This record gives sequence, structure tokens and C-alpha cells, in this order.
Amino acid sequence: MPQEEESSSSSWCNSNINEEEMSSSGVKNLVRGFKSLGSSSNKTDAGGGDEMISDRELAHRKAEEAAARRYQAAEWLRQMNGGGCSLPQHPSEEEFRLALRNGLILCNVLNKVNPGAVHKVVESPVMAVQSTEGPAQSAIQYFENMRNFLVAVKKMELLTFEASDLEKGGSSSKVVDCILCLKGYYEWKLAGGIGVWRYGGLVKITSFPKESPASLMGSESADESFDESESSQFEQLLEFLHFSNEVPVEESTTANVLAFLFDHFGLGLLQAYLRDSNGIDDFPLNATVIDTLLSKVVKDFSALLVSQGTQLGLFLKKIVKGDIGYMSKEEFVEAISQYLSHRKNLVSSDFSKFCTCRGQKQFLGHTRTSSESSYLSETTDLHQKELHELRLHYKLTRQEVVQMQADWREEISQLVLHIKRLEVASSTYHTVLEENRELYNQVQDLKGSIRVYCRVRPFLSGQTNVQSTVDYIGENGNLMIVHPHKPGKDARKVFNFNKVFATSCTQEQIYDDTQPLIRSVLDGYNVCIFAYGQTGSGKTYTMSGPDLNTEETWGVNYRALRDLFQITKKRADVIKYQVGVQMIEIYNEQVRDLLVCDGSNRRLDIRNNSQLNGLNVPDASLIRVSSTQDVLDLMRIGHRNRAVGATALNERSSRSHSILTVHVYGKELISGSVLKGCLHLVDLAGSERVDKSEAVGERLKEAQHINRSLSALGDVIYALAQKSQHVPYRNSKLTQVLQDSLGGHAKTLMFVHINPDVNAIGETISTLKFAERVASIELGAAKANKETGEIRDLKEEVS
Ligand SMILES: Nc1ncnc2c1ncn2[C@@H]1O[C@H](COP(=O)(O)OP(=O)(O)OP(=O)(O)O)[C@@H](O)[C@H]1O
Repeated sequence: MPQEEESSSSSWCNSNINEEEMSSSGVKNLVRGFKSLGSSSNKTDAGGGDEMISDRELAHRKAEEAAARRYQAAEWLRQMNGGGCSLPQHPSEEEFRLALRNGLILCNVLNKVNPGAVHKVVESPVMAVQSTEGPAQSAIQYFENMRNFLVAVKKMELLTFEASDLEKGGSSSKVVDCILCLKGYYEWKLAGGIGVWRYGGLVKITSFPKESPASLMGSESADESFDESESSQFEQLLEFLHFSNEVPVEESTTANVLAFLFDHFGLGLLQAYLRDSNGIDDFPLNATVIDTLLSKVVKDFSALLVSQGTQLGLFLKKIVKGDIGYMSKEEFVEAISQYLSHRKNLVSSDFSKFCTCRGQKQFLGHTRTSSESSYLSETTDLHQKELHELRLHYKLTRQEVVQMQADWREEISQLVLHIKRLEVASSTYHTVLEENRELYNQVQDLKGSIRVYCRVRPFLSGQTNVQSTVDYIGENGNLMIVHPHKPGKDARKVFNFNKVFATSCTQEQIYDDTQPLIRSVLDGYNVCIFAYGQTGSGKTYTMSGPDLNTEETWGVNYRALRDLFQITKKRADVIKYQVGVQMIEIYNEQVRDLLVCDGSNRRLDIRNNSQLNGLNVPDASLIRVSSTQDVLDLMRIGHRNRAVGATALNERSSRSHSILTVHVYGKELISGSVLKGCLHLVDLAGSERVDKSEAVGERLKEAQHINRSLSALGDVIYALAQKSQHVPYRNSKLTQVLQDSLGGHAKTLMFVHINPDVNAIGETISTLKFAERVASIELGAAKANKETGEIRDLKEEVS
């Protein structure tokens, strides 16, 4: 029975639940839900044999439920009717019908629920004597009661039944429904009659009471609490929102109320959105925008309802559970009433905070006094003004920011251009630098200047906590030396050479700049490369290298000869070369041949500009070589023969000047022209000071000779630099041997070596000063020793 199932939905809710649950579509869905429930139940009844047992069970359960509801109705009637009620506590269906058939109990109870609902109640006559008319007359009177009762109930729009339902065979369940409906309605009114009351398909709604809850008890229907003007206004709103067409007639009252509630909040929200959008200047107020805004309103409103509903659900469940897990209905009703009044206060205070309706009287029922209203409007005006100023300020700031951005963009693009230009400039800078260096060298060549390269020896392994005297090495051949014991700017001295090689430079890098000179030898030039420096500063390392067997560490000597042979091979089709090597040493002012293998230690004479074969030391062994290996073998002999001795400065310091001379004779195959080139590779003895080397006896004598020859070299260089008429070549064997290379039209390169040790600062400074003087010498442009074939023929004829 659908109605019996419906009864469980009897409930009342506060206004929040009203908002949450009662939309017109919600009511429709509810009705549809009940209908489908009923039809599905009918289908079950019409089922086949398999369903007989469950049908029986179902019927049994329904009978039980019907009895329970009947007892509930009877109980309530008994309570309402006072003690003199003829209804038993658990009446059978028959007893129930008989007790209510005269309508007396029902009318009395109804008048308690809604006083005056039945104006005249026909009391049951006490029949002392049973007349024949008695039953008929009392039946009329009962009928009168029943009719009045049913009319009144119908008027109240509650559930009703037919008079015949109380006759034998009638449907007492409808009577029970009517009584329980009356009961629910009565209880709702007792609780104040606010919000929604629902019983089955019936819904009753009231807004916040205009009068006290008690006054509602006498009203015919809850919806009467709305006045006509509001109602017509709601109709208009409904029409505006296009909702009215969708509301069926039987639900129109409810729907109107719902629509009113929705419209009140919905339009308020819409107003707020529109006001919020005041800042947007070109706000198009067309149908699409209104639709969009409305859909947003509906969405926001629905979201709010859902979240409120959930919260309230939780809250109510918590109340119902209570601390002891059970709460009576009265207690529940009381708790909710308290909650409602508390919430109403909250809502009104909250709403007044955010209200955008500018003090107009609205649903919340608070009427502002005129002073409040004027205060509010003043405050609002003030805020509007401030807002306007803020907007202006914002516009100005925005314009400034836009302008600033534009300026920055311009500056950045300028910077980018500038950086690009710098990039181009820096990439060409190095090229220009290299070109400058080449040009400078060419000028030097033309002037015949002696090139001076400075090499700084690294600290030797085992030297720890050492302080370097080399402060700075510049790209353009600048070298700054710092004197550790001199104060202020005197401590620093800058020297300038063609190039300065730092301690990290490899043997290969050292040789790179020397290579072009080697080519010159094969073109008929005299070239002199000599290493100068204090004992142990790395002269032998540069010229010979530390290890003959490792090509990577080869010094200038080996690399020069290796290149020489490579070039001769390349030119073999054009020029036929002969290469001869001499190796001598000048020890204690005596010239000795280092390539003798017989152990003889002859003194050799120096004959400058010898007409014989162009040799300065013609008696020294001149050994033909045709490969690098030949040279290596010879050098080993030379090194063995070289005089070495131990001093305090360098354990195996060479105490002599060693000179490796490479003679090149070339004949052009076609022209017959002859080229004669000569390469002196000189490893000078150390230039240490006698006092510092602690030399005594033989060693002292050696040192004195070395110093004398070196100072003679200095004198020659000084005279050349001064362009003196007389150059004192003959003051030492060394200057005599090197005469052609220093004063002639030769290309000369000096590697000056320095030891960065602080203890060597004195020697370092004097070495660098000497080297600077050498660099200043202009020998005049170098000339190649080349005789054309014709000149040679003429010479031969003359001789
Ligand atoms: N550029 C360098 N890198 C590594 N070690 C070096 C370098 N220059 C020199 N030395 C080392 O320094 C020490 C002295 O070098 P070297 O014998 O070449 O000096 P020197 O000037 O020829 O001395 P002397 O005047 O006594 O002949 C050697 O042990 C050598 O290996």
C-alpha cells in the first residue's frame, strides 16, 4: 500500500531544509518517485507462483504495519480525547471502526487540533430505551458528525477518507492515514508551524511567523501567512524568470513560495554580481549576459544549498544521537528551535554586513531607522568615492607601468645591439692583436733588432712554500717583477720583451715562434739563437730539453734540426742541401771541439770571416749529417765531452758556453745559385755572481772566466746599441765566435731565462736588465748569403 509507505516521509523541517529540498522540481520528483514505487509494488502482487511465498510474507508484514499504525492512531485519539474514550489501546479493525463510526471522537479531536473546525458536534444520545427509530436517528446524527469532520479536514487540506470507509468492509487504513496526518499536523503546529510540514503528498509551508507561533494554531492554512501584495509580486518574479509556466496548478502555492524564496536570494545575488561588475566599463547588458548571470546565480545558489544541507544533516544527526545515543521527539524539537533562533541571529548579523540592498526592507524583516539608513547611505557614498579615486589611481599607475615597460623594452633592445657590437669587436680584437704582433716582428726584422723571448722557469719539485717574484705576465710581452724586500712602488718593476713565456709553457710552444728562423737558415740567412740566464734558470732545458729520448720534451736544438731536415726533403726537387754540424765549447776562455771522439783536447783558433768555408772555427770537426738521428748521435757525444762541475747553485751546472753550429749549403738545381746559411745554437754558461756561487779555487776561476765573457758580451751589445765605431768583439772568445751573428746581417734570438725564486731576485733583475739592453740593439736588416750562378761563375773565372 503506497500510502502506508508514504507515511514514513512525514516530517517537518526548518527553513534551511525548506530551501534545500523544496524546489518545484523536487516536489514533482518526489511525487513521481511515489508513483513508481506504487506501480512496482502492484507488479509484484501480480507475480506468478514463484512469488506466492514472498507475497504472503509481504501481506503479513503489511498487516502488521497496518495494525501498528492503527494502534498509533488509536493511542493518539485516546490521548487527545481524554479519559472517556471508548477506544481500546490495541483495537482490532472492527473495534476501531465501531469506535469512530459516530464521528464523535474524531470531531472532538479535530476541534482540539483546530478549534472551531466543527461548529456543532452531535453528542451520542444515551438511549434508555431502544426505540425502533433509535439506530436510524443516531445514524443520522453520526452521519452529521462524520460529514462535518470530513468537510473540516478537507478544508484544512489534510488527508481525508470516505464515510463508507468506517462501514463494514471499508478501508480503515485511509481512516488511520487521516488520523496520523492530523496528528502530524497538530505536532507541527505545536512546534511553531514554521518551515515545511509534509505528510505523504501533502506539503505545508510557512515563512517566518508574522505573529507568535501560538497564533498560527488558529489559522486555516500555513500559506495564508503571506499577504496578497507579496504574492502578486512573486507571480511577477516568476514570470520574469520564466518559471511560472512550469509550475502545475496543484503545486502552484508551494511553487510560488519556493520561487519567492529563490527569487529573493537569487535576485539579491544577481544584484550583487551586477554591482561587482561596475568596474567593467563596456558591460553589455543583453539577453545572453542576463542568462549567463542567472545560470551563475542558480549554480552558486545550488552549491550553497547543497553544502548547507550537508552541514545541517550532520548537525541534526549529531543532535539526534546526543550524548546518550537517544533523544525524544520533544527534546529534538526543542533543540532545533534553539538552533533556529541562534542561526537567525547569525544570519541577520552576517547578512547586514554584506547586504547590497542599501537598507531596503527585505525578507530578513529588519527595518532600519532613518538615521541608520542615512548613515549607511553616507558610508556607501564615501566608499563609492574612495573606490572611484582608487580606480583613477589604478588607471594612472597602469599607464605608468605600461610606459615603463615600453622604456625598458627600448633600453633592452639598445643593450642587445651594443652587446652584439662588442661581441664583433672582441672577436676581431684577437685577430688584430695577432696581426700586430706579426707586423711588429716584421718591423723588428727590418730593423734587424735582436728578438728577446723571456722564459720563467717553474719551481722545482720539492720546493714548497715558495714565493714567486713574478707578479704579472702580460699578453704583449710585459713582465712585472716584484721585489719582496722593497717597499711601495719600488717593489715592482716592469720589463718588456718580444714575448714572455709563463712557467706552464711547453717545449713545443717555445719552439713555435722560433720555427720561422729555421726556414731562414735554409734560405741563406745566418741565425743565432742563444740562451742566457742565471745558473739553473733553465737554459739547457730550453735548448736541449731534459731527456733526449723523449721527443715531446726536446728542446730548440733538436726541433730545429728536425725541421731543417724536413724542409730540405720537401725542397729536394728544387735545391740540393748539404748540412754539416760543429759543436764547440768555450771553457775558461779556451775553445774546445766537443765532437772529437779520440779524447784529444786541442785548443782551437777562431778566424773570423774565414774565406775558406765560412767557418769561424775552421779546425773544429764539421760532421755531415743527413737525419735527425745523426744529430742525436752527435749531440750525445758532445754532451759527454762537455765540461761540467758541481756548484752550490746547480749540482750539474755546465760551466762552459756550448755552441752547436749547423752549416747549410744549398744549390738550386735549375739556376745553380748557391745558398749558405748558418745556425748557431748557443747555451751560455750560468751568469751567477761569484760571491753567491761560493766558488773557490778552480770553480772560482771558471766563474770569473764565465763572468768575463758574459760581460764582454754585454760590452759588445752595448757598443752595438750605441752604434759605436768600435765594437769590442775580440775581448772574449764568445763574442768572437758570435761576431757574425751579433754584428753581421744575421737574425738573432735570445731566450732569457729567469728563476722565480725570491732568493734569486738579484740575478733575475740584472738578467732582465741585460736582456732589455739586448732587445734594443738594431743590427740592420738581415741579408741572405746567396750567390747567383753567374756571380759564382765570374768569381771562379777571376780566381
Ligand atoms: N721549463 C722547465 N720546466 C721544468 N723544469 C725545468 C724547466 N727549466 C729548467 N728546469 C729544471 O731546472 C733545473 C735547471 O735547469 P737547467 O740545467 O736547464 O738550467 P741551466 O740554466 O742550464 O743551468 P746551468 O747554467 O748550470 O747550465 C733542471 O733540473 C731542469 O730540469
